[in-house]
Amino acid sequence: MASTASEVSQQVQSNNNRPIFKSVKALTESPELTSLPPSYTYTTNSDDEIVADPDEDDPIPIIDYSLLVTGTPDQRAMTIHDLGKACEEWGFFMLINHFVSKTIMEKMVDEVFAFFNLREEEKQEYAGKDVMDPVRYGTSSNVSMDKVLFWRDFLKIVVHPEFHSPDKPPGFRETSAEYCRRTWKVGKELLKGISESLGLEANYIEDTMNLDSGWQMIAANMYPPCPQPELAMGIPPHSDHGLLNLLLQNGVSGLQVLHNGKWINVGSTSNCQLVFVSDHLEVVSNGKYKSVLHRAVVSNKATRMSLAVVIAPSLDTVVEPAKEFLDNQRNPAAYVGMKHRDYMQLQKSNRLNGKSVLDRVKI
Ligand SMILES: O=C(O)CCC(=O)C(=O)O
Ligand SMILES: [Fe+2]
Repeated sequence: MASTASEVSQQVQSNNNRPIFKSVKALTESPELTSLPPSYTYTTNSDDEIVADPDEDDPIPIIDYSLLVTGTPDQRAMTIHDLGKACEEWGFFMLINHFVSKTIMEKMVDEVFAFFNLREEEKQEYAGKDVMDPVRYGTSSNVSMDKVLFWRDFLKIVVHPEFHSPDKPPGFRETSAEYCRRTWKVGKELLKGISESLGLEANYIEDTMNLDSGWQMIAANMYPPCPQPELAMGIPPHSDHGLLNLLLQNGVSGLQVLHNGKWINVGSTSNCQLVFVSDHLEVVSNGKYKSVLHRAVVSNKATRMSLAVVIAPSLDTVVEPAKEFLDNQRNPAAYVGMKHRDYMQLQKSNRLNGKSVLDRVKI
């Protein structure tokens, strides 16, 4: 007899102090699954929600990285101007000609799939409990806090200042080391351009955020096909912590960013990196650049994979608005300073819910 949806739904048990959970991937492989288990039913205010494709008159900004790093002084100045505009108006842009080769991006996607295709027991060795665990395999977002489960499995790995990797699959470590090195460089160059776009010295963010010992994390997200995608959510609306997030996806769409009150379908992209302004950049710029709300919806057709690279200050950096912008009367600080480490702890004690963590440091 087929089990009920709730029988095959999420379970969190304790085994040798390690949480053992049912991943979405394992759930989709069980023959009993014909409908969405109730614990995954997500309700949106779909009546007042607008979802749209990008508008020709207001397209998603595209930034040409090669012009930033190898362009003429005029091209670089123009790109910095465009970068500032993209950060201010969208908090999001597509990065082209970024010198992270197609080969390494494809290899990275393959290694991430190879990890998720390991046997469940092998993956569960990395089932972490704490946001500070350097290698953490999990499901949903924060299972102990989530009221509704999200249709997503994830693998999060801290890769800088100390590099970590799961031991399996065999090629993961090497490919990820290379991918992380290259994306870190891209992130740092973008932050130089962004500093300049704010009227600061090129090295301002790099120096004040102590990026030499900066914190880089990769988050691989896996969204298997969902029996009732309209009732589920892959990852709910949120902004990211850190300065920037560079995202790669496997050619399956699902990402939406909030722009002027509408959820814009980003669509499938190949060869480009999607760049998000994250919470700490909003703080440093004293709110001039806003971290972008985004979410991932799911489909019943294909497995979607995305890989986020978070570029963040060192854990001991107190992130606060750049003093250069502040003027007590006309432009007072809009955020209190907080150590990156404490910000992460705050995030851990919250559900993934819009910009609720950032709101805690807003004055
Ligand atoms: O899968 C996506 O497109 C979004 C992932 C994401 O927002 C994240 O990892 O923070
Ligand atoms: Fe995100």
